Order: sequence, then structure tokens, then C-alpha cells
Amino acid sequence: MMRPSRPLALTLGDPAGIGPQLTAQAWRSLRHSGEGTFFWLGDPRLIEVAVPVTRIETPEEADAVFAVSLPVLPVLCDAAVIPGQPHPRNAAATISSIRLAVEYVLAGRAGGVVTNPIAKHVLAAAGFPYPGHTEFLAALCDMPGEEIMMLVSPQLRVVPVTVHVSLRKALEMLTTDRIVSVAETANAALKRDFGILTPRLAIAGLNPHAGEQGLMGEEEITIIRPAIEKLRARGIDCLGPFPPDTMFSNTARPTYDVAICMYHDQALIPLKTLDMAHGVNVTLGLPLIRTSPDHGTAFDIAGPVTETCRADVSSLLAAIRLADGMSAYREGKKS
Ligand SMILES: NC(=O)c1ccc[n+]([C@@H]2O[C@H](COP(=O)([O-])OP(=O)(O)OC[C@H]3O[C@@H](n4cnc5c(N)ncnc54)[C@H](O)[C@@H]3O)[C@@H](O)[C@H]2O)c1
Ligand SMILES: N[C@H](C(=O)O)[C@H](O)COP(=O)(O)O
Repeated sequence: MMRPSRPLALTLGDPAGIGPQLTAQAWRSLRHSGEGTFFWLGDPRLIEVAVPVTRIETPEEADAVFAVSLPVLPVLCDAAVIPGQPHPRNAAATISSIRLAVEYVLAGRAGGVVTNPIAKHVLAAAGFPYPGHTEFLAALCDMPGEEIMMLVSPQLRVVPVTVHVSLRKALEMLTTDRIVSVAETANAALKRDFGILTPRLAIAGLNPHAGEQGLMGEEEITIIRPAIEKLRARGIDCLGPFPPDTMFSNTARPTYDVAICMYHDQALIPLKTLDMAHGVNVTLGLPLIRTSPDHGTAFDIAGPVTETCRADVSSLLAAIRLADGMSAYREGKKS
């Protein structure tokens, strides 16, 4: 695969989580690989004890130094960083890093945003009004409500129709139009960014046994089937609603390219159970590439950045490689 001409922007995440360790380890793994050149929008003081760092002022400087040092565009933390103990005063740096990354990508100066994990409750305590990156990115792109979350692993792709809301709220939000719109965005993204010419969509039911003909719930009849009919009328290859307990089995998964699921955990439990180490969270529906590891801040194992990394870097590496690959599809370097 050819390397994209623009580096990826990797964000700070919560500095007290495993993000700094993973960033150092990702640079060690990729510096000579010719793929996934990135710069870190983070605090160089957290990392320069363990890896050589070059402070840069623009994304354009990253490529030239990447093989010998980690390019860091400084975003400084206000409070001392103690691994495992998040501090609300550092929320400003976490947020500013995401904001800057988006600005560079929208300006065409970075190829995509890769985010290190944030702790939603820490940011909320500092007044951050968004439930996660996904919704914040949509706001930064001036497209609130257009954001779609997809999780991708070697064995499965899933898209939840409703995301960071309670289960009760998710049921209220579930409409035929919402399912159609989410499925259409997923279908278009699989064509454009994943090179799948005719994506096959599997639509999950909501209730046990996909409602058992209305005996165990009517949403399949009143909401989900009409969505499938609309999607098929628009030429999209989709089937369902499938009983959620069997549609992720080893025999079922190869029959589709993405599972459209009705709520967050219906989608994320099978994916993270099958392969948490290689799962990647991708934001669709916005005019930028954004990927992220599928795990969180892991405060329980966070420690200072050293020459060895206790946390598993596989998911961050998969996120960087996927952003790199999506960027290559968009730039026509891959088909
Ligand atoms: N993309 C994101 O920003 C993102 C994603 C998920 C969760 N979160 C946030 O992370 C915080 C903690 O959430 P959680 O505890 O539910 O999930 P978590 O993924 O942080 O941790 C769950 C368990 O998995 C382990 N783990 C996670 N990543 C690991 C890695 N790379 N290597 C080794 N072990 C790893 C942790 O040590 C922990 O035992 C929450 O505040 C949540 O909002 C953020
Ligand atoms: N819902 C995601 C997960 O559980 O993995 C995670 O919270 C990330 O969400 P954002 O990318 O919106 O922060």
C-alpha cells in the first residue's frame, strides 16, 4: 500500500490514561514501516523520557522527522499528569487536541484524525457537553446529527443506529427514517472507503427472536421491516430483520459486510467479544476520516511512559492503519 501524502493527526486523549504509552509504542512500531505517518497533538513532556521527540509547529514537518523521532505538535496539560488519576483541569488540553486535529484535516493539512481514548465522565465534569468524540466531531464539522459510528474488526463490522443514549431513549429514537439514513451512510462508506462494490447489509431485529411475528414485540413489523423495504427499493442489498442472538455466529457473519444494529451494546458486545485487540471505531457521515481504538482509557493499567508498554497497542495500530487505508482509497491510491 502506498503511504498517503498527508500525515495523520493523533490526539492526546486523556493524558492520565494509556494514550501516551500507546502513542510511544505506536511510533516505535511504525517509524520504519512506511505506513501510517502521524504526528501527536499532545504534551511532549509526557513522552520524551521514553522516545525521541521533535517539537513541530505545522503538520507539514511531520513526514521528514518521523523515521527518527516522534513529531509532536505541543498541546500542554494544565495540571500535573498522574497516570490512572484523571484531572478535570486537563480536559481543556484533551478537547483542544481534538479540535486542532479536526481543523488540520478539514484544511487538507492532515489525512485523518486518529483519537486516543477520552473518559467521558471526566470531560463532562469539566463542562464538555458531548457524550463522546463522535458527537463532538459532528459539531466541529457543523453537521450535528449526521454522525454515524461504525466498529470494524477482521471478523465483523457493526453500525449501531442509536449510540450514546440510555436503552430507554434508544427505543424512543428508533424510527424507520433513522434506520434508512444510517444504513445508507454505512453503504456509501463501505463503497468509498473500503472498496466493497456492492455491500451486503444485515439488519438486526430489536426483540427476542426478532419479535417472533409480533408475539415478543412489534418494532420489527412497524419500524424495521418498512426500513428494509425502503432500502431495497433504493437498490441496497439488505436482508433482515435477523434475530440478534444468532446473526453474529461464525456461519452467519460471512454472509454480510456490515450488521446494522438497533442500539450501542447490540453492536459493540459481539465485536469486542470476538476481537477487542483489533477493533477500530470509525466515524462515518462527516467530511473527514476519523478512527480510534475500540477500547477506553484503561486507567487501571495506565502508568508512566517507559521503554516498554504494558498496554496492548494492537487496536491503536489497527486504527492508524485503517485511517491510512481509507485515506489511500479517497486519494485514489488504492482500489
Ligand atoms: N474511544 C474512546 O474514547 C473510548 C472508548 C471506550 C471507552 N472510553 C472511556 O474509557 C473509560 C473507561 O472505560 P471502560 O473501563 O469501560 O473500558 P476500557 O476499555 O478503558 O477498559 C476495560 C478493560 O480493558 C482493559 N484494556 C483496555 N484497553 C486495553 C489495552 N489497550 N491493553 C490492555 N488492556 C486494555 C482495561 O485495563 C480494563 O480492564 C470510560 O470513561 C469510557 O467513557 C473511551
Ligand atoms: N462507544 C464507543 C465504545 O464503547 O467503544 C466509545 O465510547 C467511543 O465513543 P467516541 O468515539 O464517540 O468517543
